[in-house]
Amino acid sequence: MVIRTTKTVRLIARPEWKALQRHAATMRRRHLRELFAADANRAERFSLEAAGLYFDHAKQRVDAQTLKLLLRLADACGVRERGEAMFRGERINTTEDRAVLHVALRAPKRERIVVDGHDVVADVHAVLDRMAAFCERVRGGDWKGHRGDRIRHVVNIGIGGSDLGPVMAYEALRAYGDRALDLRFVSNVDGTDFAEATRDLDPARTLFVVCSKTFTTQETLANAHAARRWCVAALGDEAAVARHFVAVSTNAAEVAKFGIDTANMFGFWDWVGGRYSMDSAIGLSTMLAIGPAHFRDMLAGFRAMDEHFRKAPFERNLPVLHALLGIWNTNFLGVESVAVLPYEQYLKRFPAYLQQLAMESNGKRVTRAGARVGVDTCPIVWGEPGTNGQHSFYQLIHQGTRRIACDFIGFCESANPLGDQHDLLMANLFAQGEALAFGKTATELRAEGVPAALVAHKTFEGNRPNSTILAARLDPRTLGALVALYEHSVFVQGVIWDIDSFDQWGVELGKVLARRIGTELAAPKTPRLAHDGSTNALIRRYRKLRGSAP
Ligand SMILES: O=P(O)(O)OC[C@H]1O[C@H](O)[C@H](O)[C@@H](O)[C@@H]1O
Repeated sequence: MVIRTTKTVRLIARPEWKALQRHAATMRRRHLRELFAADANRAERFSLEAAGLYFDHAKQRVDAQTLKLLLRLADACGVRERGEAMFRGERINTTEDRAVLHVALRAPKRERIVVDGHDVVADVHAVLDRMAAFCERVRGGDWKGHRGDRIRHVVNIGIGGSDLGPVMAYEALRAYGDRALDLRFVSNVDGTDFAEATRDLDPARTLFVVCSKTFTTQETLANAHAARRWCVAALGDEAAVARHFVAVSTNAAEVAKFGIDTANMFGFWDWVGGRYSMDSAIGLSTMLAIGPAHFRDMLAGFRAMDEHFRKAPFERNLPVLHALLGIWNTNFLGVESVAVLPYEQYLKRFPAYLQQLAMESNGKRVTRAGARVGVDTCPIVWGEPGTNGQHSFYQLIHQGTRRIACDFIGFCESANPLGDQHDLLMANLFAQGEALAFGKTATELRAEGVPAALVAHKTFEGNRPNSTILAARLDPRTLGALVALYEHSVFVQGVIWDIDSFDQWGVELGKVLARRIGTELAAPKTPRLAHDGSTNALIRRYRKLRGSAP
């Protein structure tokens, strides 16, 4: 195949990059204490608001010049042009020769986005309408199980983008969900996942939503077959499948082959990447939980951020600034990882969702043209909700030797006010940002009378870069805006590193080897194992000991 990319300048050869390197040499010596002291208006200057999200980046190790140079880099790398190419439906996923149009999933009906002479927005709305009609039937009790029972349990079977988005959104929007409907998520090929998710479910009242873009993913098919057996064994009739299984996929042929009537299939398209699909039909379980109206509110939040990203000047553009600060931290300040720390229990799966979004998109080492990028790309993304993390790994962020940047996420209102606990939660968020930025000096400690032997142990260097995203409340619209912010931030970083953020070749080798080893495990008499010595020994040991567990 021909990979169409225009000849690009190497990133490190760009004058804008070199200017940032020179500037970084000075900035690395400056402390946030000094930066705040030098500018009384720093908080106002380094903050902005878009689509209901207030973004404070005053505690990033930047000054006005840093931002100016980063914005020049964004211009030089063609962020605006590449963004427009995406919105126009050009095939910017060059290694797979596909358009990248998750933004079409939240485009209003009146908009037209044409791919290969076809308006995809009309298709999006046709599927959304079908999803809504189906969800109303299930939620209203009109869709009955094989024995005429109302559906009470929904089990989403899928993995990667067909799991992480749905489960994250379900957890995030629990306060908006129908509590009469119990949702479960099965992703792992480990039988424990299926067994534990279904052990207390009534098959007559259970609906399986099998989600797979390709409908060839080993884990998902294995779990879907297990579900089918479980359902048919309990209900005693193959025909039960029609009432207890629906599919979400781009692959109608494989769905039919599995035995799900394509009338019960909700489609999407190859221009939606798995990790960008939670607002496509992959969001069916989300819509079942929160209902079509809230789902549309979520889409409106995505759309508001899309519009902002597309139209706002870069110096006031939230995703662009978020991305550029990430580039600054990774490539100029030596930051190795980003901790995403939501002070919101409902966002407990948000870091896991972001891991796939960022690391599967930008965990690449070659440019679109196949040359070495030459600089570090995606940092490691991780995190846990606050305040829990404070009592485990924050120690390392405050006083360890690793360079970690933090994204704090918080909300002014709680869905579950409990005495003064929301204030306590938010006090902790604000305190952590402050402590990381400003630290505590030896002089301060001595003045407090801390014994000399403990001063070094109690010193906080500070200067740990962090941003805070603050919104009124975690509602569907805000969640949409938040996800779209990270989607576009990941996109902008990919453009700067000049990588294809929309393929994932790095997951293939393991899949191929697992198929081969799977065959060998299924046929234990395979005379000669031809792997390396270590892998051969592990397989032999496993064969010998499997089944010997109590
Ligand atoms: O939705 P599916 O086709 O089943 O794919 C599920 C997941 O598996 C793949 O291996 C990819 O790495 C992911 O990007 C994808 O989300």
